[in-house]
Amino acid sequence: MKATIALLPGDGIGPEVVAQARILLDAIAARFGHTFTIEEGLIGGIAIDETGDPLPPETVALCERADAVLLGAVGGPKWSDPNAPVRPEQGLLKLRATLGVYANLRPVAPHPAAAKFAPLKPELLEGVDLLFVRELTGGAYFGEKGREDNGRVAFDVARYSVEEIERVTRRAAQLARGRRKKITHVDKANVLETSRLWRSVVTRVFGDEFPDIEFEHVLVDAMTMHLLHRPASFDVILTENLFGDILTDEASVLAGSMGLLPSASIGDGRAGLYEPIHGSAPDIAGQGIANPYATLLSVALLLRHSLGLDAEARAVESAVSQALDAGVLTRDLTAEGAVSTSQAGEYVAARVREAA
Ligand SMILES: NC(=O)C1=CN([C@@H]2O[C@H](COP(=O)(O)OP(=O)(O)OC[C@H]3O[C@@H](n4cnc5c(N)ncnc54)[C@H](O)[C@@H]3O)[C@@H](O)[C@H]2O)C=CC1
Ligand SMILES: CC(C)CC(=O)C(=O)O
Ligand SMILES: [Mg+2]
Repeated sequence: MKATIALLPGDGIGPEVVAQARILLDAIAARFGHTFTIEEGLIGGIAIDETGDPLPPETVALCERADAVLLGAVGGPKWSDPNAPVRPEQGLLKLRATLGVYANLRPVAPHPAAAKFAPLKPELLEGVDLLFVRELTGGAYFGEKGREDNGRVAFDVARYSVEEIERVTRRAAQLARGRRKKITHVDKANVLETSRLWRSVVTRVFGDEFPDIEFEHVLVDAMTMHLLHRPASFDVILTENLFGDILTDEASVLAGSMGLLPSASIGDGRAGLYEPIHGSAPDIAGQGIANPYATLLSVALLLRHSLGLDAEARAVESAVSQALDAGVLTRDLTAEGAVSTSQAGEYVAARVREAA
């Protein structure tokens, strides 16, 4: 097939891990006979430095004409002054809204070797296979923000409409039908009005449209504990933007590293935005030691969800799995014998080139 893929490396370790994704896409194209036109765009801090805008119009145009977008990460200390007029993260939020990708899928299925890297008891990881469905274009990240009283008071408004909750709930329910038909909806309905709206809409949508799906509501503070005590008891976890952001970083502990969790952000069209769940990791940027597997697994999600290339997606997932089995591990996963970002990426690309 022919497809145009936009690559947005961004900041910090973003360019390091996206470079490995590019090598992997070339390997997929060669092995499976596809033509991928790959075009790079600016986003985040580097875009502010070069254009003054964290999401330049050229990048929007590139993403809108592409079949899929792969992003590294944005942000870093250089652009993090609390009084800065513009921030890298605004570019990413605007891109998500512009592309209408309201459902952020974050699978967490620890590899069998994860017991070696994860700090939890191995028996807690048995059978863990989670899919977070995080609402991505609403809530406090997108509501009105500002300062009052000469800057001494700040506010971020969390807003959700019935329609925003319905569409992501339906998406989660459809995904649950292909899995264990169980959804845990996470909110803070004992305190927040938005959560009470979520609870009533989620209950109605499941009752009216998805009676075959078992669902429960769990308060977010308790959920942070349940996730570490009994992660195997959950399947699909549906939640709003802010809670989903926080819970999925926590869930990366089950897999062993932030550097292992991919994500797919999708809307009603086929084009999607794919990115590792981690950020720009300024503490390790520029050293060639970042784990590229979350980004390579995001390529697998891109191939599956936006290009409909399931065999190719499975080839990538199998190649990463082989790398973990073979102990091809970056420094976040092992204290001894760690490989570099490019050695890990090259190992995976080589397995794809020889895939049956
Ligand atoms: N999607 C995005 O572009 C995101 C951007 N950010 C931005 O990234 C910057 C740094 O944020 P942090 O809170 O430090 O979160 P972070 O996710 O960048 O890093 C947290 C910790 O995980 C480690 N880590 C992350 N990814 C890794 C990888 N692939 N391999 C090995 N270790 C990895 C880092 O070294 C660090 O110790 C901030 O400016 C933040 O706004 C944060 C999250 C998401
Ligand atoms: C805008 C991003 C920095 C939010 C985030 O941390 C994420 O989406 O994981
Ligand atoms: Mg995050």
